[in-house]
Amino acid sequence: MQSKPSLADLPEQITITRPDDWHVHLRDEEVLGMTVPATARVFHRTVVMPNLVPPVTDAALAGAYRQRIMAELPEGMRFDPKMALYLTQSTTETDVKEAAADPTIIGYKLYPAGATTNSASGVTDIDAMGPVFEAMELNGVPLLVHGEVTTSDIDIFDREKAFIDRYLEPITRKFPGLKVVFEHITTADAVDFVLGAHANVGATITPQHLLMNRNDLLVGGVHVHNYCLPVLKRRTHQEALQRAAISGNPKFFLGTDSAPHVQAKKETACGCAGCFSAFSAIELYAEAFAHLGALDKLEGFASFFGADFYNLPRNTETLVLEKKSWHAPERIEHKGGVWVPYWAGRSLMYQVKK
Ligand SMILES: NC(=O)N[C@@H](CC(=O)O)C(=O)O
Ligand SMILES: [Zn+2]
Ligand SMILES: [Zn+2]
Repeated sequence: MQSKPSLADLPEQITITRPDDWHVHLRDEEVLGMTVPATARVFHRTVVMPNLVPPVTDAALAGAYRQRIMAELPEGMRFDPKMALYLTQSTTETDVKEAAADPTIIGYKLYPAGATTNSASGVTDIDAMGPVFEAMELNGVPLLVHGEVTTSDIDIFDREKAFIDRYLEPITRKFPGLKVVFEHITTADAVDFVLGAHANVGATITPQHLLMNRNDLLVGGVHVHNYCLPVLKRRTHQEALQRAAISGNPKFFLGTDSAPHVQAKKETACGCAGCFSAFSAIELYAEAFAHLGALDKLEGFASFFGADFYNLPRNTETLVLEKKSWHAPERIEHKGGVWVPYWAGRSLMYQVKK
């Protein structure tokens, strides 16, 4: 990031409309007792990702999962998880209609098979999904996309760009009425694509892709807790994402992609992809926006543009961030499990006022 702005020049506190997180992994079972309070402490609505094992493929599974989530909500918190369904090669037009009729379901998530964590049941032949995309377009069901190709001939740093050219551009052109969220974008190519696409195309941006580039992953050793997919890219891409996030363009909005993996699955020979940011998520965005001198742009990005994109009402509660330096947690323990969060132990300038 740029050199630190002088702390004295930053506002003592900022008040924003309560934000929403349009991309989060809450996982399942006992872990929900940790992830649900962590996310609900700040965010009102969330898009809950469906990459469980087995995946959340239909409305009935999503309804049961949502109940397990709500059972872990602490007293007095208002939280409204919106469920994403896992698109598979065998998703049908009937499934789409059923999803459209359920107000707790926000859309279908497309994982190219093999692209990321728990994507083995994902789509193997995207070109054959035309009738399903058409049904989604007709029924007003958004398509959320992990946009990376998976073939071994494409370098991992080029996989997002290749996905745009091979799949995303044709899909958005063939189905102009289909709302498409290009999730966790990581490249200038993705920013340019979203800017050039029609108004039904939006994108989420994570805190790690705003705060870091691939040097933070690889210089001086492999920094496993900064490893996520799509992988961090070079600095010029990070800067393009920063410009998009602070531009005030409503196509770009907040999606943390908070994705916990226990410490033993990160700190190992083949560590899992995912940055667990829920315990400091809005504070990490505030850090990024503050460094860019754009705290006044945080509210639109965090609290308005996602709701507008999904045609949901804007929140009415507020959240206050105080300039009060603190350190993100070093580790989280819950029911015998240990997690090392993203940004662990590092300082942050803003804190949510209790
Ligand atoms: N982003 C990640 O690196 N990991 C996510 C999956 C995903 O969002 O691709 C996870 O579920 O762990
Ligand atoms: Zn993903
Ligand atoms: Zn994700």
